[in-house]
Amino acid sequence: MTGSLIHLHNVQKKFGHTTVLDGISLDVRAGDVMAVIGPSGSGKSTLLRIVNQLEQHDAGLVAINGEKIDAATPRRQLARIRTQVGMVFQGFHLWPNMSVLDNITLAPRTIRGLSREQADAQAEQLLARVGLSAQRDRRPENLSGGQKQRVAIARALAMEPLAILFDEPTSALDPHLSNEVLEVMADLATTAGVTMMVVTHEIGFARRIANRTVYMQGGRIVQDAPTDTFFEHQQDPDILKFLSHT
Ligand SMILES: Nc1ncnc2c1ncn2[C@@H]1O[C@H](COP(=O)(O)OP(=O)(O)OP(=O)(O)O)[C@@H](O)[C@H]1O
Repeated sequence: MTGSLIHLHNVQKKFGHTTVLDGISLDVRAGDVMAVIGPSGSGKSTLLRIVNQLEQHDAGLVAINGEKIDAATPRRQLARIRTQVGMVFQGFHLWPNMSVLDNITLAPRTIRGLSREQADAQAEQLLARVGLSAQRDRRPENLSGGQKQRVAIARALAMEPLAILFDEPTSALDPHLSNEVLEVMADLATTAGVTMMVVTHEIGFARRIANRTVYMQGGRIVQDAPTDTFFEHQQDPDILKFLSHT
């Protein structure tokens, strides 16, 4: 669809005989912050992984900024498209033997072709943005979980992606550290206009930051609505029950 950074149409995915995504269609436009919520096992992580092709879909259409991607997409083209969609994982996935600064500058230097000076200057700005300037020379093992996740966010931003996918970014963190990460994400969404798809169990975050909320159940999108409508005028009994338990 015109104007969509992320466009999915009737996407299907099975693992063995189990259908995990059953006809998913959605569009994410520039500036959207889409929260994806729903019960455990409803297919939320699989959906994100298909958007940047960590998993391949069996049928349907996935397009990033108008470029269709699937199992037949040549590796170089896929690698290029992937750089346009950053990913932040629950488990951080930082390089353990590199400093914070090098974690952030590696891909910009090797993939975007930035010089060391350019990449360092950009990383310094990003570290300031996520509140970690003082940690630039530390190794990940010497950081708290919240700090690690903020480095992972800075690393994703350093590729200047069109959108960032967050897969339960605070699930591994205690509430205090979760809040540090959620505040950084809120800042990016509201002041920097970063386009995001966020799989989350943090209903408060969805309610406060997302402009759209998608509810998944059994591999389907049951509802895709403006966040205000979703929370203020919700009538679906299953969704109301889910919200009352979170
Ligand atoms: N690589 C895989 N191989 C086989 N089954 C898988 C694989 N990945 C996910 N599944 C199954 O697909 C279903 C959807 O999983 P997924 O992780 O996408 O759900 P989710 O909504 O993100 O759940 P949660 O909130 O618990 O993380 C589950 O039944 C899961 O067991």
